Amino acid sequence: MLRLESVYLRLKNGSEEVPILENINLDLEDNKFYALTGPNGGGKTSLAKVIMGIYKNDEGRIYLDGKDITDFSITERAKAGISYAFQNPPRFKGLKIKDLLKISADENSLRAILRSVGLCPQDYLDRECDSGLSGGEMKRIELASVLARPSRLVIYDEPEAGVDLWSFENLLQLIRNYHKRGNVTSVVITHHERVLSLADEIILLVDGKIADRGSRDKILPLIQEDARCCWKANCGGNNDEVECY
Ligand SMILES: Nc1ncnc2c1ncn2[C@@H]1O[C@H](COP(=O)(O)OP(=O)(O)OP(=O)(O)O)[C@@H](O)[C@H]1O
Repeated sequence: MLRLESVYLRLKNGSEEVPILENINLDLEDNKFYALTGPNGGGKTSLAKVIMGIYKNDEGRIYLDGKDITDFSITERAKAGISYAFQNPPRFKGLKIKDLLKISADENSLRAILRSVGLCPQDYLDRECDSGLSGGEMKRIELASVLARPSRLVIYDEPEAGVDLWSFENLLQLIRNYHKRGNVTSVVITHHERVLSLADEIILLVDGKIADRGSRDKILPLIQEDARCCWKANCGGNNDEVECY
């Protein structure tokens, strides 16, 4: 359903352009549940932003259901059925939660949507989406707005970030239920073993490149090995410190 062909992304770091994604070739199938994982700074969020159109890839093409969407804007991609739940959802001072939700949901369903993410409607509908909300509350509200609309492809960027374990299990169930409704491909960017264990397939992104993909049994040992290697590099190759970790 989604195909990336030879995608490259470079971003400015000061006056210098640095490679962030290199030669990404990726096929995602209909109705599959993917986990996208890898070390910090590996490029997962950047890849999600390229797919959503927030970052424009420098080279390569992107296809959705066979249609070339490389030059589509964010809005056009959203209309085509791509949704992205941010790692750190943006805040909108002056925008009430009910007005944010109305962008994707019917007015009559707002209360049920908020309840589904564990928030009491009367406490939240009239609050603003500003810094007064905790990180976990904002993640839930964003998830609510994503799950309220039909999508062909949803990318959830670290849904576990800032959410307590009890709530995370419930949010994960919501993500699974939305997936099970069918006709949607789900990609969860995660470092969480619980999500990795639920995925049909794990994609491993390291240093801006797809290092591997496959089943949990194939990929988990690679992640553990990779974590050791990264730590070794950061410690200047001191094996004693690797053991401490
Ligand atoms: N706007 C930007 N300008 C310059 N560099 C950026 C920008 N956004 C991301 N980067 C760099 O791109 C690299 C990949 O970042 P990205 O956030 O995609 O990684 P990630 O795999 O999602 O990391 P994490 O697991 O920590 O969330 C990092 O080195 C980061 O510093």
